[in-house]
Amino acid sequence: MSVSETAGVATAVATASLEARIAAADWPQLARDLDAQGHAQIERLLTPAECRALAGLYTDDAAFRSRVVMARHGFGRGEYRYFAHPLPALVATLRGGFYPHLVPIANRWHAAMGLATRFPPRHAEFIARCHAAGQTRPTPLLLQYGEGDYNCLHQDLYGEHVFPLQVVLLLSEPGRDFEGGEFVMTEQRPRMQSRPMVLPLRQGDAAVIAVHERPVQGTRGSYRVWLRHGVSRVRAGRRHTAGVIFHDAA
Ligand SMILES: O=C(O)CCC(=O)C(=O)O
Ligand SMILES: [Fe+2]
Repeated sequence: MSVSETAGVATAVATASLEARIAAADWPQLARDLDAQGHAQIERLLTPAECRALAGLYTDDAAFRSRVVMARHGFGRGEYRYFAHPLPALVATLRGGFYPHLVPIANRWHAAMGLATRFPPRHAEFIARCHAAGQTRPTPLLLQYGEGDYNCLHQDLYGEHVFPLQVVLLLSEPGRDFEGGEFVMTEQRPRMQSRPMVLPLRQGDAAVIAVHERPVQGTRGSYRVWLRHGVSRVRAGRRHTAGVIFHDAA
């Protein structure tokens, strides 16, 4: 085999392995956690080598379509870059691999919230829907924080088409690579005070979170809550994350 053929086989093996790890997660439990809390966690989904490889892409200009300096927009402090097409194999595998497991949850949430939209079983079909509506720019991103950086509470909405779940992967190790920089969420309930949540992520962990709203089962039927996520101030070191959002951007 040529060098590029060998590299191609290595990529295919790595891709199949990550897809199998995603499939092997305890999806019934993840669905219960998502229903109860609006977030769920898969510990150590990515290997340290995959985390390093992904974080290392940050300086590879050709991999990205744009760069956002958060302070310029009032989004916080730090920066992120949106991947360009074609997505790196690892990112494409995460997006295509997670999606089918999230569809039943997304469809159930939509039914409970009285929303008409249902999501097709494969990501390519959902992306075709986004593209037909003018949402053609890829949204997976890589974020980089240094000392003093933080990410204000936000929702990743990029147009009319919204897939209601997203995945965040922590690529750095807390305590070793950085201090502070906790992943936080808030849940705003109707006519009540907001509920704060801190997700205790470690390197390689995947957090599956609600993008903006989810149903909560109350005593008299279900009601809708409004979620946001962000990152507390990084006190020292450097923190990288990868974000996988399933809808594309207008
Ligand atoms: O850096 C983080 O943990 C936040 C990432 C984020 O906001 C996202 O992936 O949408
Ligand atoms: Fe986000």
